Amino acid sequence: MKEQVKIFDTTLRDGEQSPGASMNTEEKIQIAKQLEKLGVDIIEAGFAAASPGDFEAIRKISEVVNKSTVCSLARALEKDIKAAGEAIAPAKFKRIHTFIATSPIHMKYKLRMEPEEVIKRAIEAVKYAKTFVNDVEFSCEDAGRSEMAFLKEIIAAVIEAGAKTINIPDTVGYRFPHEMGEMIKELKDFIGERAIISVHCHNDLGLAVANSLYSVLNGARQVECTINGLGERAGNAALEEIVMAIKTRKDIFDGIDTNINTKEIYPTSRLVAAITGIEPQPNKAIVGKNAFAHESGIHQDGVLKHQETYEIMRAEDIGLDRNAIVLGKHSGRHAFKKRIEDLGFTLSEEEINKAFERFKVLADKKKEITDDDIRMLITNEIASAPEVYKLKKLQISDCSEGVPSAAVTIEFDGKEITDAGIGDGTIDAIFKTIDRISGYKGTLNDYQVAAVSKGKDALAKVVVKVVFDEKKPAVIGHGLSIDTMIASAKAYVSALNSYISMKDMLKVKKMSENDI
Ligand SMILES: CC(=O)SCCNC(=O)CCNC(=O)[C@H](O)C(C)(C)COP(=O)(O)OP(=O)(O)OC[C@H]1O[C@@H](n2cnc3c(N)ncnc32)[C@H](O)[C@@H]1OP(=O)(O)O
Ligand SMILES: CC(C)C(=O)C(=O)O
Ligand SMILES: [Mg+2]
Repeated sequence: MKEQVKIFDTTLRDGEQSPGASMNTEEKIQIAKQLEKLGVDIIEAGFAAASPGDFEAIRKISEVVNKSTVCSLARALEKDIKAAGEAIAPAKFKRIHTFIATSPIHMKYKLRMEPEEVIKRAIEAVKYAKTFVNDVEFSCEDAGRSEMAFLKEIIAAVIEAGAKTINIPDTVGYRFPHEMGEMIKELKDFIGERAIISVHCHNDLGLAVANSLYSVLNGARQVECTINGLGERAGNAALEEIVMAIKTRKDIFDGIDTNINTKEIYPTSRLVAAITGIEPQPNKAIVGKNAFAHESGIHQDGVLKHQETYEIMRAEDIGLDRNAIVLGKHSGRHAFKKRIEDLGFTLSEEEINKAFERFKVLADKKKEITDDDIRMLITNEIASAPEVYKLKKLQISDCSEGVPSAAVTIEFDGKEITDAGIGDGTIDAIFKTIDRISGYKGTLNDYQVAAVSKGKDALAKVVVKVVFDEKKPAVIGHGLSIDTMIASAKAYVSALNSYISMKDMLKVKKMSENDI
């Protein structure tokens, strides 16, 4: 009989806590659908009480995901649990994940609570969560630095209150694998079959995956992890590494398996990279661009003679198709649609038609369209807020001598407005001119440009982070074009549109609070 380890994916919650990884609702829905296709058992879709945007994303994910369980995180506070319960209400399978810190350092300095108070709050939280759902998970935050006697006391109390899963997070990535294993073994002996033991390991010392695997070997039957190892600080344990380690070393994980369809690993990794703009390092295990590349002669010779001389896994097993059909200007709608689905997107016919039009425009300029180009074409569109302002034309002066200047035409409310301005550099001139036209004044916090594919006709992807109002959070804008200046202008206009849509959303939220 095979024993299952549940895979609990927290890319949309802990993963989003990676600096710069904020995602909008539509992007989160795309990732959630792909996670379901990948076969994850539980999707932690966000932290409902964190913001109206988080709440909305969890709610929408709950409406569209029906095979995986949808979960929201909540502090051990009534208002957080209520928000979580309401956000996941439409889901077919739902879970509330509530937590409170149990380590002496967190209780004393952060929570400023006595241990007895922490236990009381934990029991109340689990009992209240049970009024919304049957499936309640409780986490002992910073369990990695908590005292065993206290852990046992609080765990017994929350199981009695109804928690079905007990999560043991190594919140600050402090433990070594053998220590993690010993802790899980002792807790497994204590808990027995009363609840499932879960682990949630962070990567501060590069040990998150090793710690998760040792936990499985010692009785954990749920692992919390993220795609590409995204997550707070140095990240969380990487889903792809845990799953492939269990699959590859069947001799060690005797009879233990996951529900993951490993062929969906690579498409999921690329989707998350395209949406977050955070590329896995090239030498990252499993999904890095060099993970299956052989550079040196002796290795190449060995692999050509017999693949297993230098490969312990097959690229095909993670869905890395080395012989994919090449898409170009002569490709038709069928091949394009199939590729979009293979890449992990779930789009309506109308969205596919729109994407196909953009693909054809690009194919006229670029000989070969790569999978990453297509991902960018689509994610760039879904990342965008409604287009209140639209870039129509851009002209820039030669900036090798003289003052850099830009002439910009923007469409607003059905009319085209043109203006010109100067700046400290060409990009500055473009952004200042857009400010003049729109009447908003942005401060650029971050500007990143990356080539999406190789060659001189590569697409440039620009991501900007702009503050339009000191009292409101910075907004992100994305721009995509073969020309970096056009991509920059598009990114700035997209940030402006996001700001306007955020202002509208906050207004709606305020009105509904007043209604109550
Ligand atoms: C280990 C982890 O990953 S934990 C999850 C981290 N994720 C997030 O923080 C999500 C994003 N966070 C947010 O948007 C905000 O922090 C919010 C909305 C959750 C809370 O915002 P604020 O109410 O302004 O509180 P702030 O974040 O400044 O401080 C946290 C408060 O929660 C308390 N708290 C922290 N954890 C818990 C808990 N598990 N249960 C109850 N209270 C808690 C802290 O003690 C502090 O309380 P205090 O204000 O009485 O000192
Ligand atoms: C909220 C918990 C599970 C967490 O993310 C952590 O402790 O790292
Ligand atoms: Mg965490």
